[in-house]
Amino acid sequence: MTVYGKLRLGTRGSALAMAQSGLVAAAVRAKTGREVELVEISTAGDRSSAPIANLGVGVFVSALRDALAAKEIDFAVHSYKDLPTSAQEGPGPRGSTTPRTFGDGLCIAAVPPREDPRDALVARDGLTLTELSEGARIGTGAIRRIAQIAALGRNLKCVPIRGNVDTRLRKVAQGELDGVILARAGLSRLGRAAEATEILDPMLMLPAPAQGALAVECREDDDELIELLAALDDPGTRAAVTAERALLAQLEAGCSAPVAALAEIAEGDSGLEIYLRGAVFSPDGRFGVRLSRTGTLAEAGQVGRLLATDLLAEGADSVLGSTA
Ligand SMILES: NCc1[nH]cc(CCC(=O)O)c1CC(=O)O
Repeated sequence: MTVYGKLRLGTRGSALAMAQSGLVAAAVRAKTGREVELVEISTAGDRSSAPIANLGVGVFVSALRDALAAKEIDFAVHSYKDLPTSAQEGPGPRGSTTPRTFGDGLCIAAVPPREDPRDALVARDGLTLTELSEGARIGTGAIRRIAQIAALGRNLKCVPIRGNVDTRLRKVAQGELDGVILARAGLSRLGRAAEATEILDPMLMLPAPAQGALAVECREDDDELIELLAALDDPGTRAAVTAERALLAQLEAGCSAPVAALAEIAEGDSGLEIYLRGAVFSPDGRFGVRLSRTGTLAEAGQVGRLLATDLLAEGADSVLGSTA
């Protein structure tokens, strides 16, 4: 990082990525007075229209990381749920509790305040899930969502879908689909939250680990930038995401696995507490294991790992392993 120059923020070119990067750039300007310049980086995930499952984890992430390592950019913003988990995820730079990802010279310098982590339904004619009739066609390619829709037992048909948020919403507007399920956070960041016809209760649709959260990544030896970016960090979000990601990592499941987790922070008897819910599903939705655990914010990682162990003891491994 050059001390007085503009900070270069690498971003994918999709509307959602640009919106997320724009929000972080504005926060950096507001909190540090530093100028930020957006640098567009195209990723293999943006160039291909193949199903995400065929492209492999981290397909949206690696081009940004390469640009960071090559010092073409100073920092990058990721949708946290798109980051692959890694064994190195744990305490961050200089002993802080900021989680980091790889042992590859990069670190997650800040986890900004989370958007709404829940999934949303955007359906024709303002309909909710219970109002959609049998056989209604719902666009979603995520096994986690497909399994939970199947578990409702309402015979809704999930149809694989890809493309950006705008493309997905258009399929409903044009009558090709009866509805789509999307992260509410994505809709909000694009200014389209009002188009949701139902915000899905986590009792019915537990979100993906880290959904709605952003990860701000930079080089781990960039002390000055790490110090600047700390101003964006939200300790509650960081603790929640740490618990959810620890659960995912412990299950050795990737971001496309039918694993759901949501940590909420609330005032408990002895200060702030984490309430972590986790679930794993068989892809057909016939089997699921759903459990919860609580702990202090400082125990976030441990809470996630213990909940994963609980889930495995209840048969999560056979559920995850089943290909039914
Ligand atoms: N799967 C892709 C993806 N990655 C992040 C978001 C939304 C924003 C977020 O969760 O932070 C989305 C779209 C979606 O799931 O609808």
